[in-house]
Amino acid sequence: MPNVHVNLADRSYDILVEDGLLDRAGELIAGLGLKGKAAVITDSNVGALYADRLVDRLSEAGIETSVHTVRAGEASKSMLQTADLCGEMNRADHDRSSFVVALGGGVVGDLAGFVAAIFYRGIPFVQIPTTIVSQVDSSAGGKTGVNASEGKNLIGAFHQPRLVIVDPLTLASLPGREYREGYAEVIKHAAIRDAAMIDDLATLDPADQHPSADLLARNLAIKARVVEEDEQETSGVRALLNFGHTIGHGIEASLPYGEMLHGEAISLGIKAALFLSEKINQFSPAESARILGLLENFQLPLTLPDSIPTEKIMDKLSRDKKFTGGVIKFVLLTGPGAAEVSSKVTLDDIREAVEYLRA
Ligand SMILES: O=C(O)C(=O)C[C@@H](O)[C@H](O)[C@H](O)COP(=O)(O)O
Repeated sequence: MPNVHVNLADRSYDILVEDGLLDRAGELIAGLGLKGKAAVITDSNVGALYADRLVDRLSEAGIETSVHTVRAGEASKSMLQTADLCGEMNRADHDRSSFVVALGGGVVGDLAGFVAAIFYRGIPFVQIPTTIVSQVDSSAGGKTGVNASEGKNLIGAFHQPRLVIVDPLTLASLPGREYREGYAEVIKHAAIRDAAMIDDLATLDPADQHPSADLLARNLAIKARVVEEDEQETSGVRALLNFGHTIGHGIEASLPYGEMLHGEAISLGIKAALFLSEKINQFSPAESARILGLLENFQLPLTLPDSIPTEKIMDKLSRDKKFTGGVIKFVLLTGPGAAEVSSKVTLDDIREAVEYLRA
């Protein structure tokens, strides 16, 4: 099976990718040698489909569980929900030997990982991602956290999972819109690190909800190598993974959470970042067109709704973590499959790029 190893000294772990792995989750998790009870955190959609199966597999492997279900959607990625889950876990008699299993997409993974990071000052966790966004991106790398009304992911902790179990078969049950949104992150990886993947993605049928394990693993390997180089985003290398996310997060946070899906906002953010890459780095318009063609093929939005005022987006994105002392670290492309973190992008440039999205 494709196995991506994330090498982070005593925080190293495997990412296993193979059809049918959900049914092997019990033995795989038991193999970690964790002794306590598992708190399975899931959402109302994914839990209804897979929680019983997972609990059965864990129980067959001798692992006792409690299941904690949050409402599906981005609004659950909150401090309130975090506190509720910690209370539920305490009442379910979890102790310091317990661990968390995140069963769901990016919202569940980020939220459950954050709960694991802070419950009793930190317990282990395992990721079982069930969406494209989480299977190629958010389940790996240890960024956990929740949103604030001021912006996306403003509260969180770095907490690496002990294991990531990716079963591509779980993608078949996703609504088409939620399947396709994930490709914004795949296209991001191709744009910043793997130009050859741009050609490969052009051959995919967006209606076929069964991507190859190799494609998922190729994305996870990009993520793993970046995280190994710069685990806590201190040198700037990890910030490259934020390509399309500065303006994307600003747009996402300007609407009630969940109204525009994360990948849809990132699609707009990528388009704006391509505009700025052309303007500031003379990035090739032909290369931009290839990337935009992919976003279009996956039916991702490329036009900003008039209902979102530019100044609201500017306000949200100016509160982004990537601003330090009023200077934004903005990711621009420098060539096919290559990117840099630039300090040359001004707020006026960003405003112009946001306006460009209305065309
Ligand atoms: O893992 C990272 O690092 C990323 O930037 C991946 C992003 O796709 C992801 O959305 C991430 O959560 C955004 O990070 P943030 O630091 O801007 O919250």
